[in-house]
Amino acid sequence: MTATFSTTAVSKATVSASGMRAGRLFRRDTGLSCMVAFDRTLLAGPVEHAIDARRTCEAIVSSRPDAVLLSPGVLKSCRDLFADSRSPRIVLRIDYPMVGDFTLAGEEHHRMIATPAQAQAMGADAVVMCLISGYDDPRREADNLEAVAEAAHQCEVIGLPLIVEAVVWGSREGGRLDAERIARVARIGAELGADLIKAQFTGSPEDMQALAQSCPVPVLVLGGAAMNDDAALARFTRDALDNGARGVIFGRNAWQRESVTQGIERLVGIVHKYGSK
Ligand SMILES: O=C[C@H](O)COP(=O)(O)O
Repeated sequence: MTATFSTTAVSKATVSASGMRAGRLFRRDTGLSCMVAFDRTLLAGPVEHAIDARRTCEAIVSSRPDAVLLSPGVLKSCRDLFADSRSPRIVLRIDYPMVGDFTLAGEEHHRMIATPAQAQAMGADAVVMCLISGYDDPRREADNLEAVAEAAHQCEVIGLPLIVEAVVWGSREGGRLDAERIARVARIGAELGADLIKAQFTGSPEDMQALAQSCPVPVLVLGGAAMNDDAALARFTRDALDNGARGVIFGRNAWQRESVTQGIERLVGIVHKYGSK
């Protein structure tokens, strides 16, 4: 149910199948993971630097991150790029957290777009689902929570890791990145059965420490809108890793740039060089 690949949490003999597979998302020598989220076009349609999804995906894969988050359609059209032994692991988004305009935070109607078993059959090594805190209508939050719980049960049955993207986002959160609210929804995601959490980072070292300490499974930090500032991105990444994050899962900050390969190779270097220190 939880991240049983942690050597301190359970005996190695009792590691679950999902825990074993979750462990494969991390590099053995650094214990960290540098993932690229390339599912933005599922959520927002064609966006700059991702008009030709295959071309961008090719550049991402050739930069050798540890895993790539994809939509079912992009996976279907790019599967061959993941077919050698050095390929990144595949993480599949199996939900669609909003309907209509991407900017309608709090108005979403959460929907599943694949089951964990379907994702596994498509080649996924792990799946991602959102758990959004702050829907305007609490019934939507309840539906979202129920879907995550159901996916966690199904993942447990087939031994597939579940990454919960636990975010404070809805209108009831008032657009604030409140550290306690972030830690709350991350903890709920873990309690529902996530193997890993994809979470927001406020930028404060203390907030990151509190989040990592209160979340019983590894936390990966998400990136959000492109900063267009490599030095700031490097600082953000190091501040997260220095204070308990076990990796990053960046989308636009990884690939929405002139040279996708250069940007991601740099990011992989930052994450794993840090881990080797
Ligand atoms: O959550 C959405 C996607 O994974 C996109 O990632 P991003 O916000 O880092 O661009």
